[in-house]
Amino acid sequence: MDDRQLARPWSVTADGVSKVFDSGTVAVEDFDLRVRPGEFIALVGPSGCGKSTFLRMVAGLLPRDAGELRVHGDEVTSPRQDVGMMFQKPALLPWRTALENVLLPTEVGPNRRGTGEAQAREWLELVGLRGFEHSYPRQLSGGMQQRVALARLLLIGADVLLLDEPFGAVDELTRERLNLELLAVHERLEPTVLLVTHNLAEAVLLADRVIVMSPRPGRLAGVLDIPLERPRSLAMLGSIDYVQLLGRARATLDAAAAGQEVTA
Ligand SMILES: Nc1ncnc2c1ncn2[C@@H]1O[C@H](COP(=O)(O)OP(=O)(O)OP(=O)(O)O)[C@@H](O)[C@H]1O
Repeated sequence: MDDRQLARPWSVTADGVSKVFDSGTVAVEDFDLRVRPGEFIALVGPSGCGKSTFLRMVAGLLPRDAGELRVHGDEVTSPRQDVGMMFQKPALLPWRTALENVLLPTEVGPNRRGTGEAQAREWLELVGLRGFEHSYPRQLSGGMQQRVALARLLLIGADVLLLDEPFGAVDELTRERLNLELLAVHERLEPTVLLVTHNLAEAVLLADRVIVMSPRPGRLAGVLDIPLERPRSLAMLGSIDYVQLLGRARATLDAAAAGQEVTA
């Protein structure tokens, strides 16, 4: 984290955020988080602990029941253009090519501008899809479709990316490559990233901080700083620092899952 980032206001802040569904399920309880602009956060925790619910509240897709939630200092009340969310399934229109899918937000909806083809091509290249601009989703693998979805978020101009297990449905090798694309995007554009993942190895490789949530109702159970230098690469997976951090992340997650107080 450099001085420039430290001087800027928080990108996302959550203070005492809670969500209780109509069913009575308390999904998130009294959750606090502060995220700096350009920071890469990995959110991990046991299944059902409220990670997706928290992300949907940050996206403005789900109202909270208590607490304060802000993006770039503004209270979150509805979805906004500079916050983009990506899910496990890419939601592409099958009758549009990759390029046309990326361009969609410029043609319809609140982000409509009707331009941006050169930019769309650039983002497709950044996510490793040069040469596939005119392919249809059915001609692309699951991982490639997710890249199209990522390029589309970039075209909208989102500088806060909420990624909910975006690569959960692809095989391990593809996932590694997608993580590299994500690192390239982060390096180039420095978006703030909140990534929900079940994969601790991925969390430690990508993130500046790993945030561990407790079993439901999700609370902040532990925070682990990842001081590995950037740019990150797959070569780091073999480094002693990485392996030690992964061990600490595992211990933090295990302790949180067992309901113990954790200070990482
Ligand atoms: N719309 C809803 N109505 C009622 N309960 C819900 C709703 N959405 C989620 N829940 C419940 O809230 C809790 C938290 O769900 P959430 O999907 O946020 O967890 P998660 O940590 O993302 O889980 P996973 O890691 O398995 O994806 C779960 O018990 C889930 O069943």
